[in-house]
Amino acid sequence: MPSIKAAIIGFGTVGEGVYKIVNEKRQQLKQHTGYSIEIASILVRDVNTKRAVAPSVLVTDSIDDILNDPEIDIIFEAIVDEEPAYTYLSQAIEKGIHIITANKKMFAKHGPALLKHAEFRDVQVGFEATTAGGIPIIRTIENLLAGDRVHRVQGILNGTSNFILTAMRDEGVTFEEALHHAQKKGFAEADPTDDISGSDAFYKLMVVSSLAFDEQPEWEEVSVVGIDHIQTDDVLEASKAELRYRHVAEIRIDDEGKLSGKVGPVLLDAEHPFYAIDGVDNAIIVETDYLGKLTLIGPGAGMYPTGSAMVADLVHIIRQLKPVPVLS
Ligand SMILES: NC(=O)C1=CN([C@@H]2O[C@H](COP(=O)(O)OP(=O)(O)OC[C@H]3O[C@@H](n4cnc5c(N)ncnc54)[C@H](OP(=O)(O)O)[C@@H]3O)[C@@H](O)[C@H]2O)C=CC1
Ligand SMILES: N[C@@H](CC=O)C(=O)O
Repeated sequence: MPSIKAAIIGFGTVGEGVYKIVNEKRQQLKQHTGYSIEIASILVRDVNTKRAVAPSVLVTDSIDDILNDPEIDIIFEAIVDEEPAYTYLSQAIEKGIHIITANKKMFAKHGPALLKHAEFRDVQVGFEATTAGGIPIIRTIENLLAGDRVHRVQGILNGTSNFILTAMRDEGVTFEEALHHAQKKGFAEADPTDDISGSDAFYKLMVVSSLAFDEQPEWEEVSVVGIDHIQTDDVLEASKAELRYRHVAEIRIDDEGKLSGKVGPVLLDAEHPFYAIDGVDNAIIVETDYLGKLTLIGPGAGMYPTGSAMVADLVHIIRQLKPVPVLS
């Protein structure tokens, strides 16, 4: 049976999720792809930390160990920040290695360049996990664009913010307590500033914008507000009035082709589809010319939902590698 050798860059919440799913679902992946998948190496910052990986897996702090291994076919990238992620992935593409990333901060800015580079080098790029955790929003929009036109996307795109707002309302905990809980569960980033300031949802919105509209608005023109000023009393007060705070990101294109976006907390009543979205769940409404409104709901962060989105990308990429029978 043919095999695929993969490396994981980053072994935190997401990288470990990918490793576990690939190992737990080894047989199923074989059956579905026709390939045996092996995680050959893992890149981390600190090689002395004890990791639950098989002894055959190389755990290294040198990207060269991965990029110079001619047998690596695919890299899963799950580190933080733009750099060195962008440089590592550019180098991987240059070497003909397929890439799968969860790093929205990097991909919002450098995704278009990586995709162009990958097309030129004839390699595949998976970025489902950059946006809305386990919800297959990227593949859904890609599929819709084949015969339709997207004109608006609205979503709860940050799991940590939704988790905090829900915990303040349901449990009466403070903002800080709720954030601490989200960090312990692996939903929040190691530095949660982007989560609570709205930047994380903004990066995801820009990934969606590039995909749905083939461009992004000027970043400075998008108003970005977080939930860091909202206190438990505000949430409870709203709840008494049968309203709920939701952190919503929105991008739309007008009839002249002008894009506009905004990110921030809003108060919604029970009529709104986002009213009932609680905890770490995300929800996205995609509006198109022919389909109308499509709403997707699911876990927006965490080890297994995000890992599953990356493994779905892996399966998709492997299927692209298979020769397609030519019909005469
Ligand atoms: N957590 C989630 O639910 C989601 C996260 N994401 C994105 O996925 C990425 C990873 O997130 P997450 O797993 O939560 O992050 P973590 O902070 O849990 O883990 C980060 C991992 O990356 C390694 N790392 C960081 N910088 C470097 C570097 N320069 N070189 C080598 N290794 C490095 C760390 O190594 P070490 O262990 O040695 O410190 C660690 O293993 C981020 O871009 C995040 O935005 C996307 C969707 C959901
Ligand atoms: N910190 C992010 C993780 C997923 O992208 C979030 O809370 O949504």
